[in-house]
Amino acid sequence: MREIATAEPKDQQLMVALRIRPLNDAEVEEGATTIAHKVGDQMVVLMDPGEDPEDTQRAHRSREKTFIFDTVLDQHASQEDVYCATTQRLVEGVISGYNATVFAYGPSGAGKTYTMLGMDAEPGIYLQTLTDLFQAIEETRDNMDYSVSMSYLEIYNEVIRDLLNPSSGFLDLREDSRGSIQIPGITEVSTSNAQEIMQLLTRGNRERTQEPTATNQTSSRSHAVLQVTVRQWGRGTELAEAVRVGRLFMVDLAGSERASQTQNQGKRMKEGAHINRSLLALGNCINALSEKGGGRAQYVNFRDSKLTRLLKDALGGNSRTVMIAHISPASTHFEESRTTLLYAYRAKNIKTRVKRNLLNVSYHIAQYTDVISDLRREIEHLKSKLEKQEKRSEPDTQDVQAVIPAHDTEEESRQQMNKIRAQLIGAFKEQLEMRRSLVELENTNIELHVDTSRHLLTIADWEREKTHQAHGERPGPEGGEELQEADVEGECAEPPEVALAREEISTLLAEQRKTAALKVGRQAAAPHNYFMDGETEAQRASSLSVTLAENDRLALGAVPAAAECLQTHLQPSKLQSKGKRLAQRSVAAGRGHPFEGRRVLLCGIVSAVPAGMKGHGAVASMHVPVGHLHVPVGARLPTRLVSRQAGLEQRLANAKKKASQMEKLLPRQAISEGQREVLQLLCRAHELEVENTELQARSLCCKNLLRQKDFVIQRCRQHRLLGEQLVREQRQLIQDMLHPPSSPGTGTYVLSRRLLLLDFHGNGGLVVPDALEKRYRLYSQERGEGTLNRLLLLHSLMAGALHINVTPARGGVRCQGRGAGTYHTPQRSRLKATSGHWLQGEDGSVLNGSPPPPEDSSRDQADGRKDLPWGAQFELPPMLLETDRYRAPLPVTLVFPESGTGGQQMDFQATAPCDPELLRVLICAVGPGASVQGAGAVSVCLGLMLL
Ligand SMILES: Nc1ncnc2c1ncn2[C@@H]1O[C@H](COP(=O)(O)OP(=O)(O)OP(=O)(O)O)[C@@H](O)[C@H]1O
Repeated sequence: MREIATAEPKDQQLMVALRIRPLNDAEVEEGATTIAHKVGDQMVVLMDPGEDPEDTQRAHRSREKTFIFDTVLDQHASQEDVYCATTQRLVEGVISGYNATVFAYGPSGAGKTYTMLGMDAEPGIYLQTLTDLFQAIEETRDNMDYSVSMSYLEIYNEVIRDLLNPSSGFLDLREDSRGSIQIPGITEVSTSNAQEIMQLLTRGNRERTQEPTATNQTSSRSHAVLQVTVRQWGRGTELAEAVRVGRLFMVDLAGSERASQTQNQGKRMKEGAHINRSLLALGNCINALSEKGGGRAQYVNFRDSKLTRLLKDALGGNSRTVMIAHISPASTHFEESRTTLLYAYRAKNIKTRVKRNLLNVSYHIAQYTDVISDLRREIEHLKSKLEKQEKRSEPDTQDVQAVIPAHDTEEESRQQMNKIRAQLIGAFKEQLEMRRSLVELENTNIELHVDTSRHLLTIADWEREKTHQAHGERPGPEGGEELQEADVEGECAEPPEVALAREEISTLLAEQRKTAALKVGRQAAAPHNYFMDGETEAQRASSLSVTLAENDRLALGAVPAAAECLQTHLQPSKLQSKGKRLAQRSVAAGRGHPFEGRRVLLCGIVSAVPAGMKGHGAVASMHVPVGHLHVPVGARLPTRLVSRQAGLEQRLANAKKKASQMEKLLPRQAISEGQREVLQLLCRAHELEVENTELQARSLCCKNLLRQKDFVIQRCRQHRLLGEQLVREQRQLIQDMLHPPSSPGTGTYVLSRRLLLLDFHGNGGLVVPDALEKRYRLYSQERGEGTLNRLLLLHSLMAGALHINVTPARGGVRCQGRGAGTYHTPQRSRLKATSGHWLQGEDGSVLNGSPPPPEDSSRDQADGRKDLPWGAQFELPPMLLETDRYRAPLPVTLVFPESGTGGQQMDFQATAPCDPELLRVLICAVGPGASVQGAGAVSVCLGLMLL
């Protein structure tokens, strides 16, 4: 339908209300005090429970905060008060053809569902709004006609479900040509009064995913969205008149939560991760939109989650929007309340642009006329068909004898048909269920990869922002994504999204730790790992001590579990008590070390006394690798899920086999040709449905891949910006150093690969500004930790899942198919991929992980250089000509101090700019200890910096 607008769009400020619920019994029991106080109609003061009022010295560090909102409602506010202060004003607009949204936000158990749905005796916003809406409709019924329809959905684990028809499976979100979001296939029910809608809502709510958690016995684990559409047109109108379409969204969000606080595990934890992710995306959109409102251009990424895509209009488009933030007043919930208030406070800056939705009624009526004539034709056709069938089935009284046996056969055949049909449908259903579970599992895995990328990005962003803040600098225009918490807080506190990202990463690592322990356990169960070849049973039993060794960067978090496995395994081999103690001691030593996410080699030192030498003190001992442990960042599919996946795949294959056998047997069944055809069509329909699921899965994968790509690009951009800034500042430093130009070449510059180092003697030394030093450290740290490489690898791994067939290769990667080969990062370190789950950098760090595949000596190191899969080129950039000042050749001496290069000297002439090829050679050849000396040294360093 064509939309026409009669009025100019108007800017509207998003209204933010705060509701503080009463303290509940559990909070009173645990001795919580009230720390959130309403002051006047618009202000709330949140006291810091950890603060000591006597401690005057720390008064300036108080975290007590005051916030102002459009309205603040405390425990004394009734449901009606809340409705009148927030949503009532939206009703009139909806009837006049404007969109409106009201959404409840806040931590788990803070009272969102209570506000939106309420109780029978104290109905919430849903019922009060609908009652008012229908009343307003009634009041204008004399002149106007209305139609009201509703839909009700939930977003659970990033999947949309129709709460009015839950069996319809997962629904998709689509954007139409006008950019508005549609959900094809969702049930839209026409209603005529509020009570009817409430009945439907109650029915829908029973389908909503609700589970008890540590913080709320009836916690809603999904975001619920009720959409009411009101169409209104004048009675007996001229054809040219317009229809007004107002849409009202009422959203009850799932509660934001901290994994550590809720003590959720397994399914709850996964739900929590999804909930947090979509709320984080919402928070990011709120941040970006509030910046926009404040005049700074910001990109708003609505595509990050289904929730933000659905709320796109409500937040940044055509909608009058009310956000009701919820908090508990309890001192025990200080952190969540603080975070919620900060978000809500930011949301106040958001502006939307509302315009009335009008449909051209002539088109509207023409369309319905078409539909009506189509329906009429269909009815005629069905009627004639029915008549024909009735004629055929009239009993022929003269031929009763013949009809009865025929009837019997028909009945039997019908029963037979029903039986086969039921069997087939059962088999198909089973297949589909398994396929869906598999898709969900794969999706979970990919989403976890995406999560990791995003968290790394958020943390890196913050680290960079911190260096700016620490030096009182404002980020440049290129660093526009900086967070503004300091504006609100007046301090350089870590913003909630960073804390959340850290928490998620640590949850992720905790899960990996468990997975890793399991893997070690499995490997340790192979007894031959522990003994020397050729040992006899007697030798094994005679003397055996085991200790655990680990390399420097060991993921020590996993050692205790590994040692336990070792001990358990060695028990039957009469492990000496001394050995046990040793193992226990090394386990204890391992505790508390940081979990690094590296490849770990666990060794057992096996000492055995050969039988013949017993008593002569000769002891043979050797290091035996006990197991490899890979604890990667980014691969989080726990072992149990991997085995579940394998199980599901096996069951799916069996179910497919069963269904195809049934299909083959069809021609032999005692059923009619027509029935056979129907069954074959049923099989075909099923095949198509499975194909459809596969396609959906693939499209989901592609979407996730795109999201991942966005993160990778952002991260690379971020890293590049930091590098550029460093180069700028270093160049400035050198230029300052070169003026006056009376002292060129008097110093020695130690080269550390591509960046300039700081050892400059003569002329009183070079003072490197603190900020530059810190930024350089951050830059090197990012390179050293390989976070960027990890992101690139995660992405290539995901791309690999779609396009590349990756096979194991000796000592590194060998990829086949599209994008195969050895990848090169900007730092020119080669990245290698082995099996589908294991990638290793040249430094030996494992970036992703299952255990390494067995080494295959028939394959050599991968060679052919390829670009990264998405086509990014990481060639060194061309040399930039900065200055012509040193056009005259200047002598340069390159000194290699390492013994490997014989302490050699290499003399050459440097011109400005230096020969790029020469510099490339330098970069590759010069180790950290090498130095460049002579009058041309500055020019060389400058050239290196410019690279
Ligand atoms: N203003 C209020 N007055 C009285 N009781 C309230 C109020 N707000 C919430 N409650 C009670 O607190 C409990 C938790 O509320 P509710 O389920 O609405 O929280 P929620 O924010 O929706 O939580 P979740 O996000 O976990 O679903 C419920 O038992 C509810 O009845």
